[in-house]
Amino acid sequence: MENVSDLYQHISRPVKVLQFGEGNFLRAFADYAIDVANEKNDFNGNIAVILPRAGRTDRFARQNNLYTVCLRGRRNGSVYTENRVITSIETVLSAKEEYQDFMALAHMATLEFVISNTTEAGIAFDGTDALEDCPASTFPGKLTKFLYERYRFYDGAADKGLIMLPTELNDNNGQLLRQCVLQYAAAWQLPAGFTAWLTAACVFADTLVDRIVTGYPEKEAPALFEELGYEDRLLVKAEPFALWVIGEPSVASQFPVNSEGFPVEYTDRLQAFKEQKVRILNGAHTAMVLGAYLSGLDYVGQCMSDSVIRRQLDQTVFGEIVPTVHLPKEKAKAFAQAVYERFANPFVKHALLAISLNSVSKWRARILPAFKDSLAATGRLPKWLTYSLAALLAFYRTEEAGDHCLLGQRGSNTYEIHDDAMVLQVFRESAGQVTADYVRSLMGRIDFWGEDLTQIPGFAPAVIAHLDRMAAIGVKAHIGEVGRQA
Ligand SMILES: NC(=O)c1ccc[n+]([C@@H]2O[C@H](COP(=O)([O-])OP(=O)(O)OC[C@H]3O[C@@H](n4cnc5c(N)ncnc54)[C@H](O)[C@@H]3O)[C@@H](O)[C@H]2O)c1
Ligand SMILES: O=P(O)(O)OC[C@@H](O)[C@@H](O)[C@H](O)[C@H](O)CO
Repeated sequence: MENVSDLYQHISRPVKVLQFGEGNFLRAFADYAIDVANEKNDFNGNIAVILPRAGRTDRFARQNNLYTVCLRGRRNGSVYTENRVITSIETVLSAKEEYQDFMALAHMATLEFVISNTTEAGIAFDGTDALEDCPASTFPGKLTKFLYERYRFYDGAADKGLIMLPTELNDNNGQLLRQCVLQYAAAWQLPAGFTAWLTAACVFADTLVDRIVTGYPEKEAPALFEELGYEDRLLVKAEPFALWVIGEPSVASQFPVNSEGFPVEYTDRLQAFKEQKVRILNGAHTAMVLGAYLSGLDYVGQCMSDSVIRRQLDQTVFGEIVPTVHLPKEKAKAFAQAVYERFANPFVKHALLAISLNSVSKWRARILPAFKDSLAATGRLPKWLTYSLAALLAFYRTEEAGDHCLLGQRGSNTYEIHDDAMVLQVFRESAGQVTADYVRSLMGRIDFWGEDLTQIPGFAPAVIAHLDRMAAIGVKAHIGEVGRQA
């Protein structure tokens, strides 16, 4: 069978976007939006993709940087199908293996934007990074050196600043990225003129993204290749729904990627959108998937039709999360109902294990704020958000290590646990403790949660009780039991 690059042509355009991350999400979301804007909005800009971590670029080269986004689901009440071949990726470089080529992009006059998705763990400062490192270990470290190179090359020209549009789901992602860059500039004693240029000539916009992207559909691929008439190992599957909220209204005219079916909101009210989306959609995922996986389920769609897990989800979302959202309750409920329809989309299979990636930082970002607001408002520990931490501790509890992961056991199946290397190491070293010590030592990790969770009255004993009960009667039976409690 022919390959996508035998049938489609890459289209040359000026490189306007530097993109940190080559993952499924960016390819089906930002790159899709830019590709549509190239076709419909005369954006006229291509993307230079940087692999922020070790990884292979040859899978892109093999296809001449072309790939297909397959959208499947419902739009405006009808079944919607779209296959779009993305022609807007100009080059894909490894920050480590092709460092000089990567830095040379800083000299491109056409460059205007930096887009990133390095997961919530990616926007971080590492004090052990040195200015001489080629590259620095973190994404913000690499970006600082890149921006410094551009600043020097153009002698601090005000019109050569860049607009940063991070899409990681951290709160205030743009400001967080800016802080990390400024921290590197200070640690590396870069000139004050550079810091001034960062402030005056560059923009760090907070953004919020929303689209469920399920990635490469391993099992369905042969049938899809038949339907498309070509092979594509970079094909990515996603739902039709999309929303990009950019918290910097001034960017609207500079970054016109708004199109029919791909709304982009340029607003100064980003926080309200973000809180609603992260707490309800991502919070529901993180609260549900680890226990549901241990209960024997594999996909979000299965959870929606499983009465026990569905009751858990209903009580979590409508009973505990929606009341904490700072928007009119009817709006938050309507958003939650729409999320339910998206979770139940029969055309995309969203694997629970895919959502489990980096669950520690996700629990902190997606659940802890709602947990605390709920506790403050009711004076009681929210039962499902409390349970969700126990489910995480159960899912991560293993001494078995694999290749860059831990290996958990579900019945006779081994599953992979992926998170930050240090997080995995701590879990591995803690797994053999008796349950109460395991729970208390992990809940006390301020570096994991931003605070010592054992200081919240009753929280650690409740989590220990959940773990004991899961061990006694099984995870699924325990979820059923909790669901019947008032
Ligand atoms: N898949 C979705 O439905 C979806 C939707 C909205 C938002 N997101 C966001 O996208 C992120 C990535 O999802 P994906 O589906 O593209 O995953 P993916 O595994 O396909 O890609 C992950 C990307 O992040 C990079 N990365 C991971 N950890 C990093 C670190 N510590 N430092 C630097 N780079 C790092 C990887 O190199 C890769 O480029 C999620 O964490 C989420 O925040 C995903
Ligand atoms: O992509 P992750 O791994 O950060 O999180 C898993 C899901 O919660 C997430 O991908 C949602 O589907 C997405 O945020 C919807 O916009």
